Amino acid sequence: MPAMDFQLILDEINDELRPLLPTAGGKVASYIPALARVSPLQFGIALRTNAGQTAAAGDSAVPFSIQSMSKVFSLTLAIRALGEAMWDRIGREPSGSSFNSLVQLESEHGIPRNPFINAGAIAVADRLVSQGDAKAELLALLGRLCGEPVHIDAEVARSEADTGFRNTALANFMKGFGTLDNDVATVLDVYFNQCAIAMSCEQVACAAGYLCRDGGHPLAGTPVLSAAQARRVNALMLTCGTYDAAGEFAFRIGLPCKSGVGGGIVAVVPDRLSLCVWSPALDATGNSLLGRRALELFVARTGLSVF
Ligand SMILES: NC(=O)CC[C@H](N)C(=O)O
Repeated sequence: MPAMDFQLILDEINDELRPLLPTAGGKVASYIPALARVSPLQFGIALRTNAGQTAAAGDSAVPFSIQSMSKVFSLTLAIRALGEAMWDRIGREPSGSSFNSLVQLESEHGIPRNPFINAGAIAVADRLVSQGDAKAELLALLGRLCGEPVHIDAEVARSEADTGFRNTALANFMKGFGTLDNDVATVLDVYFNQCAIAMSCEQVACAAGYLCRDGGHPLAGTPVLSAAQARRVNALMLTCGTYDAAGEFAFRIGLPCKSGVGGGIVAVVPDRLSLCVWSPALDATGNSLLGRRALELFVARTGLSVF
C-alpha cells in the first residue's frame, strides 16, 4: 500500500471547509461568556502518526479552549492513580443525554453514567483532588505529552466559574449522594480550570498520541497507560465522547472521539495516528459542526476507521 499523503489530505479538507465558515451555521458556546467572544471563522486540523510524522492545515497552531477534551486527560490521570478503583463511583454507559444533564443522576443515586459527561468529569476531578494538586498534575501531564508547556486561560476559567450554575448543581447533587469526597468548591475549581486549558490542534494531536500507541508516550515511548487501559479509554471515547451524538459519530466517522464546547474534537485511529480538529461553531449537541464534517471527510478519504 503506498504511503498516504496526509499533508495533502489535510490541505484538501481545509480548502473544502474553510470557504463554508461564514455560512455553515452553528453557534459558539454562548453560555460561557469568554467563549462567546471567540470568532467562529476559524478552522484548524492536525495529526501525528505513530511514526512521528506530522501534518497540519488551517489554524492548526492557534491555541483554543480545550474544554471537555480535557476529560480524556483527567481520566488518564485518575486511572493512573487509582486503577480499577477509579470506577467505584463512575459508570461506563453512554448517557444519551446532553453533556450537562442532571436528569439521570437522581434515579441513578448520584452515580454519573460515564466520565465524559460533566457530572462524570466532576466526579473524576474529585478523585484527583484526593490525590494531590490536580491542576498542576494535569498541566504537567499535558506538557510532557505534547513536549511544550501548556497553560490555563485564567479569563475562561473565571468566566466558567461565574456562570457555572449547572455544573454547581451537578456537583452539589452528587455531594448529597456521597459521590464526592471533597468540598464542592475545590472540586469545581479543578473542573473549571481543566476546561480552560488552552492548546492548539497540533499540541492536542501530539498529546493524544498514547491512545494510538497502546498507552505508550507519544514522544518518549514510556507507558502513560497500559495497553488495556488505553483500549478502554478509546472505547469510552467512541461510546460516550460526543455525548448524545456518540451514535451518530460512530455511524458517520467510526473513530474514538472526544469533543469540547471550545469547538475542538480529538480523534484516535488506533495503532496509526491521533488527530485534532477545531472550529468554534457548535451544533445543537455541543459538538463542532465543521469539526464533525472534517472528520467525516478524513475518514472518507483515508478509509481509516475502527470498523
Ligand atoms: N462539553 C463541554 O465541553 C462542556 C465543558 C464546559 N466547561 C462545561 O462545563 O459546560
